[in-house]
Amino acid sequence: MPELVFFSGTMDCGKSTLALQIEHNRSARGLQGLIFTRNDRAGEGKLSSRLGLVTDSVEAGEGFDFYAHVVAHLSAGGRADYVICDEAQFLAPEQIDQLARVVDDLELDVFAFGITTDFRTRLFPGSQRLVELADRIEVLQVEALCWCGARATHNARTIGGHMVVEGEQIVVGDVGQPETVVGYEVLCRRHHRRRLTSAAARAAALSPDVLPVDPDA
Ligand SMILES: Nc1ncnc2c1ncn2[C@@H]1O[C@H](COP(=O)(O)OP(=O)(O)O)[C@@H](O)[C@H]1O
Ligand SMILES: Cc1cn([C@H]2C[C@H](O)[C@@H](COP(=O)(O)O)O2)c(=O)[nH]c1=O
Repeated sequence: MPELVFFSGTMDCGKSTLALQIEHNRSARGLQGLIFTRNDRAGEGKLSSRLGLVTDSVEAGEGFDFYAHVVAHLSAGGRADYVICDEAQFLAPEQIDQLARVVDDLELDVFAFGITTDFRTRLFPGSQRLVELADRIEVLQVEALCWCGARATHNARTIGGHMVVEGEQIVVGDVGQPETVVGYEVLCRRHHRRRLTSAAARAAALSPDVLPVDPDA
């Protein structure tokens, strides 16, 4: 039975790598997939992972109709055994409905990958619709970690190194780049709530206010 599967997690937890592995394993067995992304950091029409792997993909921009695209591809004599879609959080809810229709009416497996919540801890519309429609939701096994060692469950946005909780929902960017204007860092919920990024925690640890007081000094 074909399925709509949502592989979800924080940034930097290995979603794109898994997408590329699924593609590799299936194409190695002679199957042919259709690969889609939107706003990948590597640029338009690319699906890339931080491990350095990258493959070509179809850019599914605003207004792109997944169902019509797959039908047109098949009608033109093309083959499609499965569909992969990365950065699915950026899709509109109706595009997720189209992916569900690809599963139900065209009987193809659809593997969608994306972050669940934005930097404000709110669901992306595309992720919300995937949670509503997916046959299965898979949380990735390699857990991303907060600076404190706990499992990272949330995404923080930094501007000039400082965590922010207001702004545009979509700003393409990366983790591990605190010096850039807009960066991201994955945190556990406790530290996201306290707005405590690794840099803020380091600064607090160095601050004289929190150093233990020596009564004899
Ligand atoms: N230099 C490295 N050596 C080993 N693993 C790495 C390295 N850099 C990144 N990774 C792995 O890649 C993961 C990020 O993969 P990626 O597919 O780009 O994530 P996502 O798509 O979820 O943002 C990291 O969580 C880490 O496990
Ligand atoms: C939290 C958050 C992230 N984004 C962007 C930043 C990246 O370009 C992608 C996530 O990519 P990844 O492969 O999962 O690392 O999403 C955003 O636009 N808004 C946000 O709130």
